[in-house]
Amino acid sequence: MGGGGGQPDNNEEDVVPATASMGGGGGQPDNNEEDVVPATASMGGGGGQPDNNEELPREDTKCPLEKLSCLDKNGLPRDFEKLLDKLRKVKDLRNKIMHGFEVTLNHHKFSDLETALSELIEEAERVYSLSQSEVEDQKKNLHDDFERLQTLDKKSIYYWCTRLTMSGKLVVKNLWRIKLTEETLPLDNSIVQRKEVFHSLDVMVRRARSDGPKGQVLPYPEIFKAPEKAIIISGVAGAGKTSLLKNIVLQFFELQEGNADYLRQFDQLILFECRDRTTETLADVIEQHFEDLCRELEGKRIVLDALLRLDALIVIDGYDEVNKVSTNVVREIIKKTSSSNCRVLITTRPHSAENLEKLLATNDVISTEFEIKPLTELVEQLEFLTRYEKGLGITEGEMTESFKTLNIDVRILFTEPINLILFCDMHKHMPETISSWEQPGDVANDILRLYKKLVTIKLADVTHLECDVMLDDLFVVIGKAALDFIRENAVTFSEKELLQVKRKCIPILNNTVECSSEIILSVVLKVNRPLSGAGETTYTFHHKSIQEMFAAEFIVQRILASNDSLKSILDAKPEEMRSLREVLQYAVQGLSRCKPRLLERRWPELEQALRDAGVVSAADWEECLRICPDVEQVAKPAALSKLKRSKTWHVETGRDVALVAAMLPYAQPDLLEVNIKPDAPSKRRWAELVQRRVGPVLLELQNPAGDEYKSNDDLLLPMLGTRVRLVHFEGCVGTCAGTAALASVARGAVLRIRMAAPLDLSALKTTCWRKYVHKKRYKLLTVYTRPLPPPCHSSPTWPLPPSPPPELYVEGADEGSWGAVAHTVTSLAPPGKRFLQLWLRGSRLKSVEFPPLLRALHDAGARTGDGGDGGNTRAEVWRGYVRLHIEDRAPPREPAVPSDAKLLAAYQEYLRLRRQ
Ligand SMILES: Nc1ncnc2c1ncn2[C@@H]1O[C@H](COP(=O)(O)OP(=O)(O)OP(=O)(O)O)[C@@H](O)[C@H]1O
Repeated sequence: MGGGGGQPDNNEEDVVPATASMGGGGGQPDNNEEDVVPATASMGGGGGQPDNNEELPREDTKCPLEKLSCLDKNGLPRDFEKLLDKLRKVKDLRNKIMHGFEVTLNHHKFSDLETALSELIEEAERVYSLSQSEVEDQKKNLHDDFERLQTLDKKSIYYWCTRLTMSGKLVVKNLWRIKLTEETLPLDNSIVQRKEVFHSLDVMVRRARSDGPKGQVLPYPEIFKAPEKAIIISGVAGAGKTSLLKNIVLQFFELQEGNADYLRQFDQLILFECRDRTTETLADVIEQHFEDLCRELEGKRIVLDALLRLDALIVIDGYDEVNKVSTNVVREIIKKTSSSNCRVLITTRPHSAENLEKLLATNDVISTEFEIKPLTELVEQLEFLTRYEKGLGITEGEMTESFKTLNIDVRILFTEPINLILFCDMHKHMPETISSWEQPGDVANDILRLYKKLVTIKLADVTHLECDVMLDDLFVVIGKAALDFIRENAVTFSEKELLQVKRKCIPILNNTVECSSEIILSVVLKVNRPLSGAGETTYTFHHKSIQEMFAAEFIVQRILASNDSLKSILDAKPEEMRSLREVLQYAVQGLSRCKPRLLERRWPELEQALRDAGVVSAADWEECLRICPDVEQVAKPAALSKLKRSKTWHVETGRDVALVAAMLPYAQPDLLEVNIKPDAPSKRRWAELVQRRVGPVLLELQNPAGDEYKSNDDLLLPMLGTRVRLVHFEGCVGTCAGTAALASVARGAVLRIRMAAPLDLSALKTTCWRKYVHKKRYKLLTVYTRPLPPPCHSSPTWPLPPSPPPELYVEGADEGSWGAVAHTVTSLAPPGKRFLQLWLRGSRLKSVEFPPLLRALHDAGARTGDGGDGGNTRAEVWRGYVRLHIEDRAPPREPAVPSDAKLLAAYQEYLRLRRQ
C-alpha cells in the first residue's frame, strides 16, 4: 500500500472509487458508510436520467451510467446485469483491500483488482467508442498506478501508518504485557496476577467544583463515551488511578477475546508515566514503544507523525507527579493531541486537576473529569479483599473475616485500594495488631512498625546486632531521603541517588555487615527495570503513599527530638511545598497520635505549611481531615471553609458522617442533608454528629431492598433531646422509644415512616414551641406498613395522629387478603378516621376483592381526602400503586375497580420500580 490513503475504517464497505483514488491518493476513508457505486469519473462523467425516446447527442454527458447500462456504442441494447457484476467485482475487491490489512499482503488481490478495472475500461471503450490508443493509455495508467501502489515507499507517512496498524499493537503488547501482567504487593513482594485481582472500580462524574451531592456513578468503561478529547481521572492517594490505567492497557491487548469493547475505537495505545525523569520528548516515548520500527527508519519522528494520524489513545499516569523533565513531554502530548486524532486519558490526584484542566484548555483541548469512587461499602471492600485472598493463596474467608471485625471507625479508613492492600500485608505479618486498632492513626503507625519488623527479620539472617535503636536511625535516614526526593516530586531514584542513601546507612550499621544497607533498602524499595531493556534501572518506594509516610515519620521524629523550626526541617523552596501536601498531612496525623499537646504548640507552623502546600479550599481541608479525622486543629479550618462554600452540607457515607461530626463544633450549615445507608456510619460518629448539630436536618435512611422494614432506631435514639431540628425524615421506626426520639426533634417536618411493627405514633401529635408559637411536629405524615395479622377478639388499634390527616400505604398484600388490608387500615385509622390518601403498594389482590374491601372500609367509617361528595368510592391504578378513594356517600353496588390485567400490570410496574 505504498501511496494508499491513511488508515481504513472499521466495519464499513466503501464503494469503488475512481481508479485515481487507488493510486497516489491519500487521506482517510469516511466512517461507517457504504458509498454508492459512482460512475467513475475516469470513465465518462456525470449522471442524470436519459430520456430513452430522445436521440442523445454524442458529447452528451448527462447520463453516462444510463448509457452504459442500456446502449452499446452502436446504440444497441446491452446486458446491464453483466455490467453491474463487473462493477460489483471491483467494489468488493476494493473494499477487501481497504479494510483488511492482511489482504494487502496478498499480491493476487491487487492483480485481480487490476484485471477487474481493466475490464471496466474495456466497457468504457465500447460505450464511448474510444480509440485503441486511448484505451491502451488508460490501461497503462492503471498498471502504473498499481505498480506504484505495490512499491514500498518508506518515506511515505502512510507506509508507517500501515506498519503501525499492522504490527505496532503486537510490539506494544509484548512490551507492556511483561511489565504489567503481574503486580508485586508493597511489603513482602508477594506477586499476584493483575487481571485476577483487579476490582472493577466505579467513577463519579465530576461536577463543578462545588459542594453538592456527588455526580452520577458509572462503571469505569463508560468514561470513553464522553465526547471530550481528554479524559481526566482524579482520585486521592492510592485510589487506584495507576491500577486502572494498567488494567486498561492490558485490556486493550485482549480486544480480540471479545472483552473491553469500549477500547475498540482505538488503533493504538501509548502509556507515559509522569514520574519518568529521563524521557525528554514524546518522540522518545514513541521510540520506547516501537523501538524496532524506529530503528528501521532513520528516526522516531516519522513514527510519531504516523501515530498522530491514527486513532490512538495516549495514557498519561500521575499528572501530580510531573517533574522538570516530564512536564515537557506532557505539554507536547497535549499540544499534539489538539490537532490529531488521538485522545488522552490522564490521571491525577485531585489537587492537580484544576491546573491540568487549565493546561488542556489553553491548548484548545476540551476535557471532562471523572473521580474514582472510594470503596465506601463493606461489601465492596470485602469483594476487593476476596480477590487478593484468592490471588495470594490465603484460605478463603480468613482475611475478610478479620476485616469484618474491624471497629467501624477504623474500617471507614479503608476506602482506598492502597489501604486495603496494606491491610493484606498487616493480616499476613501482624494479624494480632488488627484487633487493637481503635483510631485511624493506629493503622499508619503500624504500617511503619511492620516495615521495621520485616527489616529486622532480614537483618537477623546476617547480624546479631541489637536492632531497635539502629532501626530508628536507619528509618530517619530513609525518611530524610524520601522527603528530599519528594520535595522535587521525584518518586523514582537512579542507581547513583540510591548509592548516596546506602552510604548514609553504612555508618549506622557500624560497618558490621557488608551488604546490610542493601538488605534494608531491598525491603523498603522496589526495582524498576527500564521499559525498553536499554537505559537505567530505577528504584521507587513500593508506593508513593509509602514514600510519603516515611517522609512524614522523619518530620515527626525531628519535631519530637528538637525545637527546630518546621521550615528548617522541610528545607523546601516555596515552589517545592506543593509536593509535600500529603507528607504534611501524614505528619499532622502522626504527631496528633503520639503528642497531641506538641501538635497544638506547633500547629501555627504546620497550618502555614499546609497552606503553602496548597491546602486552601474547602475540598483541600476536607481531604486533609479525611487523613487526620481526629485532629481538631484540622477540623476547624475545614469547617469554616466548607461553610463559606456552601450553606447546605451533604452526608452520603459513613466517612462523611465522621467528617461532618468533626466539623460541626466549628460551623453549622443552614441545612444538613443526610442521605445514608443505616449501616454506614459508626455509632460513635453518628452520636457525635447529632449531638453537635444545632439546626435543621434532612434525614433519609435507605435500608437495602428487601430489608425496608429493618428498624433504624439505632440512629434515631441518639437524637433524643438533641438540638437537631428534623425537617424531613424517611426511614423505619421500630419501637416507641424510636418514635419518642423522632417526635423530640421533628419540627414541622415531612415524615415518611415505615413501621417495623404496629406502633403508637401518638407522640407525633404533640406540638412544640418555636419562636413563641406552637408548631406541629409534622406537616405531612406518610406511614408505610405491611398488612397486620388477622383480627382476633380484642385486636388493639394504633390510631395515627389525626391532624393533618395522614397518608397510609399498605405494602405487599397477598392475593385473598383484602380482609387483612381492611383490618390494617381500620386499626391505624386516626380519630375521625380520615386519611389524606390511602394506597396499596405491591398488592396482589384480585379485582373481585376490591368491592368488599371498599365497602368494609366505608362501613368502618374510613374516609379519604375531603370525603368527596359524589359517592364515588372506588379503586384505581396509578403507576405501580392502587389508590383507594372512600367518599362519604355509600358506595355504589359495583364500585369502579381496576381489572385483573391492570392490577397485574401495576404489580409488575411496582417490581420494576423497586429494582431501579
Ligand atoms: N482496581 C483495583 N483492583 C485491585 N487492586 C487495586 C486496584 N486499584 C488499586 N489497587 C491496589 O492498590 C494499590 C494502589 O493503587 P494505585 O497505585 O493504582 O493508586 P493511585 O491512585 O495511582 O495512587 P497515587 O496517587 O498515590 O499514585 C495498587 O498497587 C494495587 O495493589
